[in-house]
Amino acid sequence: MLHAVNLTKKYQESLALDNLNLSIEPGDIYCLLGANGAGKSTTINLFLNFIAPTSGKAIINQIEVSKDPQAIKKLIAYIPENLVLYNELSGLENLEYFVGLAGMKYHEDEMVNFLQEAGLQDEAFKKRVKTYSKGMRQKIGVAMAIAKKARVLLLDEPTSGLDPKASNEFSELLLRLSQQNVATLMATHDLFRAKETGTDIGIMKSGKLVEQLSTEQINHSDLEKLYLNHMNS
Ligand SMILES: Nc1ncnc2c1ncn2[C@@H]1O[C@H](COP(=O)(O)OP(=O)(O)OP(=O)(O)O)[C@@H](O)[C@H]1O
Repeated sequence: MLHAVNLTKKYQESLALDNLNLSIEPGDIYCLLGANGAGKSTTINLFLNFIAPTSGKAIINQIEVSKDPQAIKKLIAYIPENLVLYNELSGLENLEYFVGLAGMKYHEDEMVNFLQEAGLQDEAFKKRVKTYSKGMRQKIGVAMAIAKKARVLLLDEPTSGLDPKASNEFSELLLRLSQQNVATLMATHDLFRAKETGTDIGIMKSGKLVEQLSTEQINHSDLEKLYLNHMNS
């Protein structure tokens, strides 16, 4: 569903992403780990077509993203670390607005269903988003993905700053979407969640993917050791 083929991004002197090759299939939750500046956001931004590759290809559903951005937009949902929402509007109104921007229209009861599926408490639907916690805001992002029927989820540190309960709820939502065959690529610093929720882990260092493994292959403490070995080498 998602393929990086020799994907490379250079900025003047610096190589932000160096010849990345990876494949993510429907139902996979692929977690990218790595220190600050390792190239995780660059990878996500290339799949989002926010930036253009210097060389190589980012491919989603067999379409090269830079060649047909409109087709790609329909397939993907993106949840960044801090979702941009209209604070004066309610969760329901934000969902209606952003789903409308994506060219879709639903009845209010359908949108209520999406918010419920995303785990937002009923009493919050009509409250202004400025009263929401970060976890509640992220659920609006998940509701958007559900409403869009996105087949690909691109997440850049979506659980950073969430408390463990909110982070756990977010993981459960990802697992549910994975069961519906959504392919997920997530940049994260949370090794614990990556092991718990991910199907696959890629460790990046200085723009290179230095390790790829299935989460079934490794326990928490060995993952931490492996990660630290790469960071210290
Ligand atoms: N617009 C830009 N201009 C110049 N260099 C950039 C630009 N964007 C990113 N870089 C560089 O590319 C490299 C990779 O950055 P990237 O943001 O992908 O890292 P990251 O793994 O997401 O880090 P973090 O965990 O801090 O989010 C870094 O060295 C960064 O300074």
